[in-house]
Amino acid sequence: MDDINNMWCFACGPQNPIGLKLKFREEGDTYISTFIAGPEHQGYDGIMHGGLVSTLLDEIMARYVYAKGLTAVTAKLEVRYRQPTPIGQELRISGWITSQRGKMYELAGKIALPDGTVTAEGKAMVAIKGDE
Ligand SMILES: CCCCCCCC(=O)SCCNC(=O)CCNC(=O)[C@H](O)C(C)(C)COP(=O)(O)OP(=O)(O)OC[C@H]1O[C@@H](n2cnc3c(N)ncnc32)[C@H](O)[C@@H]1OP(=O)(O)O
Repeated sequence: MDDINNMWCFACGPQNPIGLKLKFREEGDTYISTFIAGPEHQGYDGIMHGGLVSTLLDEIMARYVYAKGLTAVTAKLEVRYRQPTPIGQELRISGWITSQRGKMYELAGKIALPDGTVTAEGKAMVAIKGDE
């Protein structure tokens, strides 16, 4: 899982022409990204497709562990869709580590609208591959 191949990650790869091209920053112990969904990302009219909402949450959580220099894969993902996630508004995606035991990290994440409304929440178990 080297960085050259990861340039094609659907969520974060800058070379993937149909990818989401997410960028990230750390604020304290929280990993942050933003995204504005377009019509190509919708399911029902005006509403982001739920599978892509879960992709945002999956990415923010798993990639936070990856960003620490570890080869991280999502072992389990749970999403609570609280409200429809609209297209055309800036989404703030955040993730943070809630616990770690051995090779397994547990994280939580959420997606919020500019007014602070949380549209989706996630929980993930992220496993470290190999001997890292
Ligand atoms: C560029 C950066 C991009 C980063 C973002 C990418 C995010 C992703 O989408 S990653 C892709 C999706 N995920 C995957 O493909 C992962 C596929 N699965 C795997 O590789 C493996 O199953 C893996 C690594 C998670 C676990 O395998 P392995 O280390 O052999 O552990 P395994 O023997 O199955 O389990 C050991 C113990 O860990 C725990 N465990 C493992 N998986 C889980 C799980 N899903 N839920 C709960 N517990 C688990 C259990 O305690 C388990 O013991 P038991 O089987 O007795 O219950």
